[in-house]
Parts: sequence; structure tokens; C-alpha cells
Amino acid sequence: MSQSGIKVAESTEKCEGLQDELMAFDASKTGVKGLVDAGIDNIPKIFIRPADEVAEELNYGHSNLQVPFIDLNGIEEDDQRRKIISEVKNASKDWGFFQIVNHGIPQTVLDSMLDGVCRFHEQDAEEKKKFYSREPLKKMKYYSNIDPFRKRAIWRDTFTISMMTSCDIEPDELPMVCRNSAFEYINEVTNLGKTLFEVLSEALGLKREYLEVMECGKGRTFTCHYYPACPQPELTLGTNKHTDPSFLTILLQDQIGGLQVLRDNQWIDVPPRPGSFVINIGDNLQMVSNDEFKSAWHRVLTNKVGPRISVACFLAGVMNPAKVYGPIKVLTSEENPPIYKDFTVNEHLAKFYSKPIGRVANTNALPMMWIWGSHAFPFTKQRELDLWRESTWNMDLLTDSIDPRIQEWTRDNKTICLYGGDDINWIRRFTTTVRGIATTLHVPLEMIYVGKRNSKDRVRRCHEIIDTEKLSHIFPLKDFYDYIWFFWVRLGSMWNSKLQHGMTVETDKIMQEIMAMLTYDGSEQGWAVFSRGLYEMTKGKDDILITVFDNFNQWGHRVDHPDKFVPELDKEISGVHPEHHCNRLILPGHGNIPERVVCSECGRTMDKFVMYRCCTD
Ligand SMILES: O=C(O)CCC(=O)C(=O)O
Ligand SMILES: [Fe+2]
Repeated sequence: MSQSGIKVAESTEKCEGLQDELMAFDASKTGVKGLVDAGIDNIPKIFIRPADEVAEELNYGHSNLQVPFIDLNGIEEDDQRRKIISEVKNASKDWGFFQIVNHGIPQTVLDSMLDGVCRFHEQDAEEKKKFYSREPLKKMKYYSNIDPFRKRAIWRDTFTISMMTSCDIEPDELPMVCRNSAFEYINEVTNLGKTLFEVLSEALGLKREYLEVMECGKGRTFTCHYYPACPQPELTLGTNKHTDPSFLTILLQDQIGGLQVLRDNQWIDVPPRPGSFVINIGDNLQMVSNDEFKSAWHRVLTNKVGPRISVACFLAGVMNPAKVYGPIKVLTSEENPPIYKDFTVNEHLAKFYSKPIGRVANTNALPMMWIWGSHAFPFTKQRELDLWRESTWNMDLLTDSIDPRIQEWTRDNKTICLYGGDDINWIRRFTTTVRGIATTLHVPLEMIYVGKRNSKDRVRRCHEIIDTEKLSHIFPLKDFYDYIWFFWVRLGSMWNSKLQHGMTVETDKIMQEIMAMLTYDGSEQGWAVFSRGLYEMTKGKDDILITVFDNFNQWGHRVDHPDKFVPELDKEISGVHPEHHCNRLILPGHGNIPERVVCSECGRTMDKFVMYRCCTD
């Protein structure tokens, strides 16, 4: 593993000409299952692995060694627990992989989960297509794993239940075909995760609750794979070898087989064993344990028989609000200094998705996905530059698919107001005034609150009040913080992406706008952005907006058509010159920090300070 904690699998084959085919396959939304149902005998080119990758795979040997098999029976009895802890410790150090039985989850729960996943993938294609998506905020999505960051399609379809940023899921959020089985499975495996983290903590010589207190078990994703039988498995081989970007992975596999772990350059089968789970240490646990535990390479071979079904539960740690993890202090010493830098779950995921499987690696693959969604394909530096060239600063770029209502309002050419801050008195005054003016001027206005980063409790209270007093639209109350997080993470990604391409606030208009948004968020004040459809935009802060709207009588008469509202407002806002302003741009300390930044409003070089903060409110 490199210092950044990323393991890299390289291949040199180029794959020009496949992109269109990959895109068409993705657009069909029927996945590999769709191809098999259509009765193909020869697998499409997009699945055929290049010669050098095949050669590389053939370089490894195969061994009949046995993956450690650990019986958890009696885990609460002292003697037995000591034995289990010692077995888990050895397996985690030497292998990073082990299988467990007698974990306490009834066989019926495991069987129903596998059945439910099978039903999901084998349901009517039209029904399944409704879930086809890669949107980060979607809790439930299905996609065929043309892993969008790589260049070859993988012979499998996947359905994920994501609790990366929020903790809970309600049964009615799960698809009908597997609702009860999935809900029960999620709860059982979550508890098993707690038990395993306790054992792993003790295996590291730490207090039983250590890893749980570090919240390693948060940020869960249940990834439900379906590997159809393949007519030519020798041409596609299987999934790329990889390590998991999690703390821990709890995997349930059916009886087909195909999973292998790499040890001393030899592939070793991880055989299906009824009633067992496969447990593997992820990259994050390797890093916080300072290499005491290993995150092992593994892969799944494609098979002539199938379908093979597996469910991987990734326990990835806290993503929102970003939590910084690093080698656990008591596990390091002068003789054993920290091998890894501090990291956030997001940063590590971004690195994971930018591993160069093809020749061209782009460390920005995940941020690109966040900014442009699937348009970012094939995630190269060149594509990133082209996308920036094509982008203009408008509501679409600012909000993308965060909330479908915003897209609808944009299409309907409505005037949209996005506003933020966490001062409820300002919010009350601002929303009431602006709505009153819009009514007077017959401007079709939709206002939506986008809150403030790092102010979860105050923003929650604002949300509740805005909702009760019907001041404006809000993001869905239950998951509001996920939406707010994503809104700001996207803006942060845009900033970093521009910075990496050498663009600066002085020369780049979009960067000025992004910076203005980030400085609004860094201030204690309220702010708002107005746009008419995809056309004009204007924005302003707290006191400037209040001044402009208080003076409405002096300029309102010029708005003789709803389309003139935003341009006239813009003129007014630009005419107000506050006597004093001080902008603050707050960037995360572990990201890309530019040497020099100029204020997007006055052009002066900004002073740089270092801030440490212990909490998010
Ligand atoms: O399907 C499997 O057995 C393993 C899948 C896997 O490695 C993964 O999803 O990361
Ligand atoms: Fe994996």
C-alpha cells in the first residue's frame, strides 16, 4: 500500500472505441441479466479483458491453502472469547480475510436475503429500470457494474442499499420484492458488525468498545450482487482485483463460489460454507491499525453456472459531517511511527475510485461523478477539462440533480431563490419580504433553503421552523443534512477540480462564483442566489439583500415582466457598496490548500489562518 493508503492495480491496454458501446449498454438499463435473457452466445466486446490483463492474471499461482475459519460459539464466555480474539487477530494480521460461523444470525434470515436479492434482479425489467441510477443521494439504486470509473464492463449487476450518510432506513424505502427480508438482514448484520468491532478492538489490544466509539461501524452500504451465468467466462475472467475502501466488509455468498483472496501471490478460493459469512479487513482498518491488520486483494471469477448472488455490507465510517481518521495513537510509537496520513472517508473513497485500472488515471473521478454525474464518463483529465469548457455558471451546474424539484422549476422558467445561513430571524424576514414582492410583481418564484455546512443542529431547527411556518421549500426533513452535505461537497469538489487544472479566482469566472458561495457559507450571515430558469443569476448577502428589498419601491416599477425581476435585482445589488466587508473562505485542512487566494469581491489577497475546531455546531 502506498502512503496514501491506496493499492493500485495497473493495466496498460487502451480501449478506444469501446466507450460508445459501454454507454449504450448503460443506457439500456437492463444490465448483464438483460443480455443473458436475450440469449447471447458470445459476450460483447466491452466485457472482454485485454490481453495484458489476462497475462497478468495468469502470472499468479493458485494454492489450496484454507482461509481461516472461526467459530464464534461461546463468544461471551471468557476462555472461548480469548481463543476467538486470538484467532481473529492472527487472521486479520496474516490474511485480512476469514470466515465465521455461529454468529447468531438465523439461517432463515440469510436464505431470505439471498432470495430477496435474486427476486430483485429477476423481476420485470421495466420495474427494475426505475431504480437504475448512480446518484449519490439515492438510498436505493441498481446499476450494471460497468464500473463507471473503469473501462471494462464487469459481468455482474448490482443493487445497493446505501446508508453512507444517514443512519437509518425505513422498510417502506426498500423495494417491495425484498422489503421484509432486507430490513431484517440489515438490522442483524448491523449488530454483527458491532460484535466484530468489539473483537477486533480487543485483538488490537484496545478497549472492547474502541472501534465502535471511533464510529467505524457507521456509513453502511449493502451491495447486492447478481453474477449471471456466463457463456465465455475465460474471456472476461471476473471482477478486477481490489481491496475494499471500508473498515470492515461482511459478505454473504450463495453456494456457487468464485470469490478468491490473494496471499503471497497465490489466489486462494474462499469456498461457500453454508451458514457462514466472509469477513474482510478494509483499507480504513489497515490504516487506523497502522498496518497491524491487512486489507487483502480479492476478486470474483466469472462462472459458466449461475446466477451467483452475494451481499457485501461495507462498514465505511462516518462520512457526514466529515470525520478525520488516522493511525490510532496507542498503536504507534517511536519504533513504530504512523505509516499513514490522516484521512476522511470521502477522501479515501475518491482515491479508491481513481485507481488507474486503465493507463490514464484521474484522481478526480469521484468528484467528477458528483459534479457531472454519468456525463463525466470516461473520467479522464481531458474529459474534466472539456466539461469545464462546456460549463457555464447556472442553476444546473450549481444544483445538478440534487433535488428534482429544482430541475422542474428551471425547465418551467421559474424564478428560483436558493438561500442559506442559520439565523432564523433573518430567514423569516427575508423569505416573507421576498415572497410578498414576488406576489406584487406576479413573478413565479420558488424559494428553497440550502442551510449551512457544519451547523447541523441550528440548521435542523431552521428547517423545522421553515416547514411549520411554511416560509419556503426545504429539502426532505428526514434526510435534510444529506442534501445539504451533498450541495456543499459538490461545490468543494468544483473548487478542487478547478484548482487542480491551474485555474484561479483571478482568471476564472466560475471559480469566482464558487468562491463567493463558499465564502457566504463561511460567514455568519444569510445569503441568497436568484436565477431565472437557466438564464440570469444574481446573488447577495444579508444586509445588501435587505437594503435592496427595503428599497423595492424605487426599482419595482421597472419589473414590468416577470423575466425582468432577476436582471433588475442584479442591477440593484451591484449598486449597493457596503462600507466594509470581510470575506472568509473556509477549506478543509486536509485537502488541497492553495498558496494564494484573492477575494472574489475586492480582489485583495486574503490572509491565511489555521483554525482547529472540535465540533460541527
Ligand atoms: O461478490 C463477492 O463475493 C465479493 C464482492 C466484492 O468483493 C465487493 O463487492 O467488493
Ligand atoms: Fe470487495
